[in-house]
Parts: sequence; C-alpha cells; structure tokens
Amino acid sequence: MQSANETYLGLDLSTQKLKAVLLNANLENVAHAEVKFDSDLPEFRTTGGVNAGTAKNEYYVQPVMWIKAIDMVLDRIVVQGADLSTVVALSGSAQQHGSLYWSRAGIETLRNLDADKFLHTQLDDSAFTVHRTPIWMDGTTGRQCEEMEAGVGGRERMVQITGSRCYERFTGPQIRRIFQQRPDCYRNTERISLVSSFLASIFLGDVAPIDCSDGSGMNLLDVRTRDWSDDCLAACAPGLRAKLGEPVPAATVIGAVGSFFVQRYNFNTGCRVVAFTGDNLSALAGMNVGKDWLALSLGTSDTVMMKLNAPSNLQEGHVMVHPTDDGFMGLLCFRNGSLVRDIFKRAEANDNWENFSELLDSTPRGNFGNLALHFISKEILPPVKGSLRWNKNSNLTSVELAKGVLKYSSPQSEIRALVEGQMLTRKTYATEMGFSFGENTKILATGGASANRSILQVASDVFNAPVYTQKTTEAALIGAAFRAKYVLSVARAKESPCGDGKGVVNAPGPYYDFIANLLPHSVTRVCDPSKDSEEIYGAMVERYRAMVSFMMEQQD
Ligand SMILES: Nc1ncnc2c1ncn2[C@@H]1O[C@H](COP(=O)(O)OP(=O)(O)O)[C@@H](O)[C@H]1O
Ligand SMILES: O=C(CO)[C@@H](O)[C@H](O)COP(=O)(O)O
Repeated sequence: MQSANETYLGLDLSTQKLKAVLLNANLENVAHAEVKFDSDLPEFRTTGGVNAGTAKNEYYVQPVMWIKAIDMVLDRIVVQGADLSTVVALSGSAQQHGSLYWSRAGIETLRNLDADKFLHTQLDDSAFTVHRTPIWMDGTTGRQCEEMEAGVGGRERMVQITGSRCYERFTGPQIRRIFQQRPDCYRNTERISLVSSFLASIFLGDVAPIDCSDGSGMNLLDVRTRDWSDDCLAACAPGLRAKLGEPVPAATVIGAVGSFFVQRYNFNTGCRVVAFTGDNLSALAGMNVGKDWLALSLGTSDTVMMKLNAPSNLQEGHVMVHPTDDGFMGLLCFRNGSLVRDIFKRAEANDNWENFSELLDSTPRGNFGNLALHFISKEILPPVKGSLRWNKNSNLTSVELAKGVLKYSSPQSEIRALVEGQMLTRKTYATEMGFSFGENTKILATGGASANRSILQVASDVFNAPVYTQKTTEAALIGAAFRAKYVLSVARAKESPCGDGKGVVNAPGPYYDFIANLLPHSVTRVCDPSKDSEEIYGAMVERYRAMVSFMMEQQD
C-alpha cells in the first residue's frame, strides 16, 4: 500500500548536466541537485558537456565522466535534505542516441559493486571496450547511413520500419562505424547500452534493457512491432541482437535498486527501478501534453514534440514509440539551439541573458526585414552548415552578408534575426511533420531557455499561438519521477490480490489522467501572439525557404 512519506527519484543525464529530483506523493519537489560537466568535472575538459574529436564533426564523451557525476549528484541531493530511504521507485531520462559498449569484465564489476568505493574507481575505462562514447552531436557516419538504408531496401523502407531515415547521430549507424573501424572492440563488446539504459544499469547493478521509446532513436527498432527489426540489425552489424538484449516498454519495472545504493546511499531494498528513457520522451511525459499541444523544448538542442496516433512517413523528422501510451510521438531535433544563443549572448549582449532579452525586445517584429540562419555546427533540419544573413532586399547586400563579411549594424538586429530565424525553422518543420496549427493550438515550452520570456514571445508570435510553461523548466527530469510513480502504481495494482475488497489497489488508469488529476493546474499562460503575427511571419516563411535553398546550393 502507498504511504504518505513515499518519494520518487528522477534523474536526467542531459548534454551539459546530470540532474536529480526527489518528488513526494503529491509530485511536489522535495530536493534537487545537479552536476555540471564543464565546471564540476573540469578534468574531462568538455565544452557544453562534450569533447570534440580530431575528425570532422566528431563528438564524444568519456563514460567515466558520467559515472563520476552519479556519485556527486547523489551526495549533493542528500546534502539538500533528500532521505533516499523513502524512495519507492526511481527512473531516469538521458540524452538520446549515444551508445556505450560494455566489456565482459565491466559487467562483472557492475554486478559486484563495492559500496566502500566510489563508482568511478570501479567502473573505469576497463568497463568499456570503447572509451570515447559517440553522442548525439556526432556527425561522422554519413557512409554508414547510406549503407544501412541500402541494406534494408532504401530510405523509404527505413522510414517505414524505424520511423526515421538514417541520421548520422542515430545509434545504428554509430554502431556500424565502430564495427567497421574497430572490429576488435566490437567483438569484445558483451552488451551495448543507450545513455538512458546505461544510467539505469548503474542503479540496477546489471545491464538494463533498452526501452522501446528511446530504442526508436537507433534506426534498429520496428516502431510498429516494438521489437528489433531483423533487416535493420543485418544492415548494421553481426551478432547485434544479443548485444542489445530484448527491448521493453518504457512502462516496465526492470528490477530493484542495486545493493551498492542500499549500502552506500541508504536506499530501501524494495525500491524499484523503472526503465529509463530518452530525454525528449521523458520531457513529453513531464509535460503531459494532450491534443492541440505542441511541446517545445529549449535545452541544449531545441526539439519540437507532438503526440501522433499513427506513424507519419515523413522523411525529415522522427516517429518514436510513445513513452506513456499506446501511440507514437513525433520529434524534430535542431542541433543549433541554446549553444548558438549562448554564442550571441556572449558576443552581442555582454554575456548576460537580461541584456540579451532587452536587445530582443527593443526591435520590432519582423526586424525591418533582417532575417538570419545560424547553423554553427551542421544542422539536422535542414542539413546545412554556415550562417546567412539577409536584409529586406535579400540580394546584393545579402551576398556580402552571406559571406560573413557583414553583420547587421546593431546587436538588436543580430539577436532578433537569430531568434526569429530559429523559431521559423521550428515552425516550418512542425507543419511539414503534420501538426495542424489552428485557433486551439497551444505551445508548452520547457528546457533552460524557456526561462526567457522574450524568447518565448518570439515563439508565440512566429507560431501564432499562446505559449505556456510549467513551474519547472526541467520537464525531462520531472517526467522521469512522474513515470516512476505511475509505473509503480500500475505494478502494485497488478500485484495486489483482487476481489476481496481489503488491501486491493486500484489500477491507476491512463498516465495522462493520473498526472492531470495529481497536478490539475500545472501550466501557466505566459505569452500571447500579437495581432499582426500572421501578417508578419506568415509572409516570412517563404523568405526563410529561399534562404535555406540558397544555403543548400552553397554546401560542399
Ligand atoms: N535565461 C535564459 N535565457 C535563455 N537561455 C537560457 C537561460 N538560462 C539558461 N539558458 C540556456 O539553457 C541551456 C541549458 O538548458 P538545459 O535544459 O539545462 O540543458 P540540457 O538539459 O540540454 O543540458 C543553456 O545552454 C543556456 O543557453
Ligand atoms: O538528438 C537529440 C534528439 O534526437 C537531442 O535532443 C538529444 O536527446 C540531446 O538532448 P538535450 O541535452 O539537448 O536535452
């Protein structure tokens, strides 16, 4: 039976941080802690949480950094007042697509962790066959993408099976590259984890299954049957099914917390571990979005998410297995999100978000016809690299602007052109994915930049829809704790003896209603679109498309 002082732990291993939150039975925040990779773990020399490799578009992380962060974040949340013995279920979220390669010795160590030692002194480099984990920012697998699509019978077929065409950051192409370039490492790999199932594995004390929802970001899972596709596995690398293990639905209790955590952090032996999932899926769970809602996550990457009843066969964009119901989730990911806004904040706004907002607010909507696209690293949607600034004439001056010879004459124009360009990109692709904008459309924003009202006002104007936020900007993190509570309630109802009245636990019903009942007033309307929004931004979409075509022609 549920007792009033039970708590739920959520974790989120995002690009730049590892965060933890403890929620009580009413889903209220009891304690929170975070570890920032750049500043708290400087010995790993990351920038924005990642290391750049020597090859073009190569980005990786050393897994030991994440392991070190786990000890640190738990120590910190205890200092914040968390009594971890009250946690009845925990779950987590993590950046999507990255892959970790367990050695046999690593799995042995994982199963026998010594509570008197730090995790990172036990699970060191020898636990993994690949010491540079490729993460979602990596773009080195163009060749493997082509090979895998050809292997299954073409791009369309890949989209039909997995919900996405092959993307360079997706796990399947990354695994194939390791198989081809480092065959010994691949052969010596006992199991492969996603970042989410890796984090779950640590808490479980054994290799955790990959969940079907994060598994949809691999180009390996059949999103309809919710199992690995034999065609995709064959097109990727040999012996892969055994290395991946069987996928499970995100709503699965995968075991009890490992004894390391019981002895070292005072967790209860009965604390259940619920399958961890990808951060975008977890954000959808944390935002609990219903019909008419478009979720906009402004974390390190910007992502747009929506609920889909059936998979769309759109080639640009991803269809994933929904984390909390039987349907699907549509996802669009934009690599040049916060990191580019960070660059402009430093260069144009004295490294201060308030200045950035003032400059943004002091320029009229439409920016006198100045519009810019900044894809500092190769963008996912559209697949373009470079910067392009156009003014209202979009011709001669634009060429000079395009060459980077010129910037706009004021920081105000620079910043508005950037943010309007970003939001136009998000809206154009959301429309192409099949989201139909109408008078009932509402945007729910989350992620670090959703704390910025000025950025949200541009989003509201460009999307021509009201923007809402939740109390927290960390939907992926709270989504993990919400799922822990919900999945535990489902498990308890199943375990409970039925029919005799006493002690029977009722099934909690669908996830959406369960969370909505606990948190009936969880969103606040923060921005409304200006009256002239459609007039201004409707027309700008065509210019935006012309700019993208221009950039496409310039690509090498
Ligand atoms: N007030 C603000 N205005 C705009 N952006 C902000 C603000 N505060 C934080 N951010 C952005 O949030 C980003 C981090 O978002 P977060 O959701 O914590 O990232 P992730 O979960 O991907 O690690 C930072 O890179 C920063 O650009
Ligand atoms: O690649 C994707 C989604 O497909 C990214 O959204 C990653 O999942 C990273 O997430 P953040 O750290 O930006 O939240």
